[in-house]
Amino acid sequence: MTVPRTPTSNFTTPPAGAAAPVRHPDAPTAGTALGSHYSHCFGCGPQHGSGLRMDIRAGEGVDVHAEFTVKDNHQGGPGLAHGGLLTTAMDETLGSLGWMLHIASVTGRLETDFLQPVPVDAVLHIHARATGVHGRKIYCEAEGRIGGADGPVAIRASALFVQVKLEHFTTHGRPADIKAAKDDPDLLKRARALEVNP
Ligand SMILES: CCCCCCCC/C=C\CCCCCCCC(=O)SCCNC(=O)CCNC(=O)[C@H](O)C(C)(C)COP(=O)(O)OP(=O)(O)OC[C@H]1O[C@@H](n2cnc3c(N)ncnc32)[C@H](O)[C@@H]1OP(=O)(O)O
Repeated sequence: MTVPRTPTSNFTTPPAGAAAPVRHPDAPTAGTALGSHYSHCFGCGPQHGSGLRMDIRAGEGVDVHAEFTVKDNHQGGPGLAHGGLLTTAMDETLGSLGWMLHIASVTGRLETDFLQPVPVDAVLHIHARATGVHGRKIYCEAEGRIGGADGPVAIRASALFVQVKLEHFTTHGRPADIKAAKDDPDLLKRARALEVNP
């Protein structure tokens, strides 16, 4: 059955007057691994014991590529990926577009279409791109393919990210974690690179 669907809602479609996203001059060259924005991040942190440890790489425009292998502990149904977990992988990939724009942002809205079941051991090939910028709002979309980078689309997402100041990350979280983050010079350096309008 073909399900009629609108790929994106009005909330995640750039409005009239939105600017085309511009790749920041200091954005990493295509193919470069973006690294983790926070070592304890569930999506990308190398120090997270059970996180996704996603490897996300710069594209040639305002876009990124990621590969995510579905593991045993990602199951929802027997031998099948949990949908919420796939959404997390999409969220993380979309969030990393901030490195291409040099903008710190957080997910405001994330819409997901699940088009095909994704089995355990499958590699999800994710391609995300920014589609428009309007004030602090960054519009973006992504698809995840299985069976190869040119395989069928198993999951599609569109999102609205909202630009935030770095204080967003130093005012709302658990105090002990904020303190540890502030004491990490590498993290501070990376975070400050995103502060385009300090
Ligand atoms: C020592 C420091 C070290 C720091 C190191 C960190 C470095 C970090 C670097 C990179 C981070 C990358 C992280 C990626 C991780 C993956 C992504 C995530 O999972 S993020 C977590 C989940 N998301 C949240 O927790 C957001 C919670 N929500 C909020 O905080 C606020 O609601 C926020 C910031 C989204 C907006 O709040 P407002 O008060 O700032 O702004 P308002 O005026 O409400 O919204 C601005 C515009 O956006 C629209 N908007 C906001 N939310 C919307 C929604 N849900 N749907 C539609 N429009 C929405 C509004 O209508 C408004 O539009 P109009 O400018 O008036 O046209």
